[in-house]
Amino acid sequence: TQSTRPQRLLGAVQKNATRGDPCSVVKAIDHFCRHKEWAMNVGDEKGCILDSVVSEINPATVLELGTYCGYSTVRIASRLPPHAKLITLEFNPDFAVIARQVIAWAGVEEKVQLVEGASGDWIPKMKEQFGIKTFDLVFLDHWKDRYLPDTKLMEECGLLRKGSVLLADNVICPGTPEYLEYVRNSPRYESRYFKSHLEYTKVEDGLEKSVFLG
Ligand SMILES: O=C(NC/C=C/[C@H]1O[C@@H](n2cnc3c(NCCO)ncnc32)[C@H](O)[C@@H]1O)c1cc(-c2ccc(F)cc2)cc(O)c1O
Ligand SMILES: [Mg+2]
Repeated sequence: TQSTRPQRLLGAVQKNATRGDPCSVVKAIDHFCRHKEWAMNVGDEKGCILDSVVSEINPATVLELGTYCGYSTVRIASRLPPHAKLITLEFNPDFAVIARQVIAWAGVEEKVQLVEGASGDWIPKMKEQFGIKTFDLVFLDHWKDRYLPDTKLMEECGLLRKGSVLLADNVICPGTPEYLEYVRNSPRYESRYFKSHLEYTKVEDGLEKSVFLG
C-alpha cells in the first residue's frame, strides 16, 4: 500500500537523524522537505524566529495548536528549561502517530504531552486535565480560520495572563486576516510582525508575535 507523506518524512528522520539529537531531527526534516517533498512545517527560516522567541521567554508552560509531524514541537521542546511542559494538540490520529515517533526519536518526550483531539474541545479542559493555570507561550499553526476563535476561547478560559505570548505562523501565506486584524487592533495585545518566507520557498510569509496585556 502507498505510504503517506508524513510516513515518508518519519522514514527520513529514522534514516538520517541521530536518536536523542533534536537538532539532527530538525535538520533531517528540513533536508527532506527542501530536497524531496515539501511539507507544512514551520521550517528552518521561520524556525529560527521561533527559537529566538522561545529562548527570550524561557517558558514554563507552552501550548502548540496543530502538531502535524512534530517538527515545531521538537524545535520548541529542545529549547525548554528543565521541568517546563509543552502541550501540543493534534486532532488527526494519523498525524499524531507520526508526531509521537518523531518526538520520541528526538528524545524530547519528557517535555511533551501530545493530546489527540480538537483545540475547541481541549482548551476549556486545560486547567482541570493538566493542572495548567496559564500559558507563557502559545504557538498557533493549525487551521488558519481557527486562530481567532481559539484565541478568544483561551481568553475566556483564563489561560492567558499579563505577558503571555501568542506566536502565530502563516499570517501572510496562507494568511490569517481576521486573526491579524484582531491582535493588531485590540487594546489587549501588543503585536509585532516578523517578516520571513514560507517554509522552503521564496514566497513571503511571517510570524506575528502578540503579547497579551491582561
Ligand atoms: O494549512 C496549514 N496548516 C494547517 C495545519 C494543520 C495541522 O493541525 C491539525 N489541526 C487543525 N485544526 C486543529 C484543531 N482545531 C481546529 C479544528 O477543530 N485542533 C487540533 N489540531 C488541529 C491538523 O490535523 C494538521 O496536523 C499550513 C499551510 C501552508 C501552506 C502554504 C502555502 C501553500 F501553497 C500550501 C500550504 C503552510 C503552513 O505553514 C501551514 O501551517
Ligand atoms: Mg504553518
